[in-house]
Amino acid sequence: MIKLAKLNNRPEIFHSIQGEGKNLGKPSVFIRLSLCNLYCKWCDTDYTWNWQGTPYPHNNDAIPGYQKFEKDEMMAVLGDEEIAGIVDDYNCKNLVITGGEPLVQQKSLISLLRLLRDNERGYHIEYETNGTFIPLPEVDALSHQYNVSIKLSNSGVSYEDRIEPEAIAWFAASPKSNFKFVVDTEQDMEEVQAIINKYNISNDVVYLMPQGSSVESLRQKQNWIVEVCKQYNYNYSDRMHIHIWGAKRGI
Ligand SMILES: Nc1nc2[nH]cc(C(=O)O)c2c(=O)[nH]1
Ligand code: SF4
Ligand SMILES: [Mg+2]
Repeated sequence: MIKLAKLNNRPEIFHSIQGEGKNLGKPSVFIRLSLCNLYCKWCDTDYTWNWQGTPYPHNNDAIPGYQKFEKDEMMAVLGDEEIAGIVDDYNCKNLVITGGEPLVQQKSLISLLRLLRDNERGYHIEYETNGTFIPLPEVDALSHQYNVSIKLSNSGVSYEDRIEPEAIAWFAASPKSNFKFVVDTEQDMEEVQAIINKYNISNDVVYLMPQGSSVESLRQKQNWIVEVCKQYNYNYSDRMHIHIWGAKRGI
C-alpha cells in the first residue's frame, strides 16, 4: 500500500506537462506521494508533511488562519492496481513520481514499479527527489530518471538533515541523474558550486530554478539566474506550471 497526497478527496494523480527541469514541457502524469523527511520553509506541498504537532516553521505561518495539516485528512492509501488503473486512464507514457519525498516509501514502490514497467504498459519513470535516500537496487532497476533537488540553506532545513553525502555521491555517479537547485539569491551559488565541485557533478546536468510560487517572485529572480547559467553553462529551469496556472494544486 502506498500513501498519496489527497486532493478533493481523491489521490493526487494528475495529467499535466512537466513544468520543471530536464523534461520541461513534456506531457506527464504526476503521482504525488505523501510524507517527506525534510521541512523546507518555502515548500509548496506542505500538505504532504507539515502535520499538526510538529515544530517546523513555514512561510505560510504568516498567512492568517494557516494551520498545520491533519495527517489522516491529507492522505489517501492505495494499492498498486488501483494506482496503475488511474494512471492507465491517461494517454501518457511519462510518469513523474513526486511528493513530498517519494523515496521515503521506496520499499512499497517496488511492486507498483513492476506493474508500471510491465511490457504492455512500458512507462518512463522519473522522480522528483531531495537526494537524501539512495534508491534500492530494485527501485533503480525499474526507474529511468532522477531529478535530484538537493536543498540549500535557503530551505531552512539543517545541514545534517538535507545533506547526505553517500546519497549525493550515489546520484552523482548515476547517468540517470540531473540536479535541480532551487535558488533565491546570488549568495546561494556558493553552496551550489561547493556541492558540484565536491561530488564532481558536470555543469551540463545542473539546472538552476528560481524559488517562488507566484509569477512575480519567479520573474524577480530570472535575470541574475540566467546570467549565471550563461557564465557556467548550467541550464535554466523555469516553473512553467506556475506561469500557466498559478499556485494551484493538481496542475
Ligand atoms: N506541472 C508540474 N510540473 C512539476 N514538476 C515538478 C513538480 C513537483 O511538484 O514535484 C511539478 C508539479 O507539481 N506540476
Ligand atoms: S524536500 Fe521537497 S517536499 Fe520535502 S519539504 Fe522540501 S520542498 Fe517540500
Ligand atoms: Mg511542485
